[in-house]
Amino acid sequence: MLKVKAISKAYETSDVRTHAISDVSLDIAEGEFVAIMGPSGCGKSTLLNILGLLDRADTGRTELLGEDLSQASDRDLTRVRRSTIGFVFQSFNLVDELTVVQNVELGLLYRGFGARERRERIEAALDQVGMRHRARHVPKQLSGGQQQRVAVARAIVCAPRLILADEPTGNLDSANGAAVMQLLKDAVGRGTTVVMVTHSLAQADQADRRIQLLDGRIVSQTQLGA
Ligand SMILES: Nc1ncnc2c1ncn2[C@@H]1O[C@H](COP(=O)(O)OP(=O)(O)OP(=O)(O)O)[C@@H](O)[C@H]1O
Repeated sequence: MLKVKAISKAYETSDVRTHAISDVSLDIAEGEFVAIMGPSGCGKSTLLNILGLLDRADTGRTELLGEDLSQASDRDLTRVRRSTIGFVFQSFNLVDELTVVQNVELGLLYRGFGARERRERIEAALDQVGMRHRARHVPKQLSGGQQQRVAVARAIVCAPRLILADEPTGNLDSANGAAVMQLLKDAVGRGTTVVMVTHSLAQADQADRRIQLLDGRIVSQTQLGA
């Protein structure tokens, strides 16, 4: 469902050129759970941003659901991103001024759902992450684990075909990390494709495939599970 072929990306600053991603090719199947690992600075976030259409590769091809997006306009990328992809970040990225319900509602508003469908979907998503009892709270009234569960609700409320998670448990203790992992696995169980960056081998081993990056290149891939 998601393919990149020979993508590279470099960042230029005044005096240095950093090759963040070099000649990476990946083919991710619908419903697959993929974990990406690697040391700090090896290009994990850059790769995830390209997979999530938040950033463009300098060269190579990006395909999502059979559509070649390498030359797509920013407008088309935004359209495809909003209709297909949910994001979960290490630092939760909730809007401080909005309640739990309003945070989860944002993605639905972008996509033009009516009031009744929004309410039903929000209730279902908050039920799934066990946060309905905190619906009227704002993020600072929640623990980190609770905030990340709300962020997962925001990601799943539109029923995206693909979830991209950048170190989703990086700021959580092990119990909350395990809970967020379970929510991602639940999404995979419903047929959602999940690509997750993690520093935890124990978490990566819960995926279907573990990909190791080093200096912007894939150095190994391990097929896991049954
Ligand atoms: N906007 C930018 N401008 C210049 N260099 C950048 C930029 N973003 C990332 N880089 C560089 O590109 C390389 C890859 O960065 P990236 O954030 O993808 O790594 P990462 O594996 O996600 O790291 P970490 O685990 O520390 O988050 C690094 O050397 C980084 O310094």
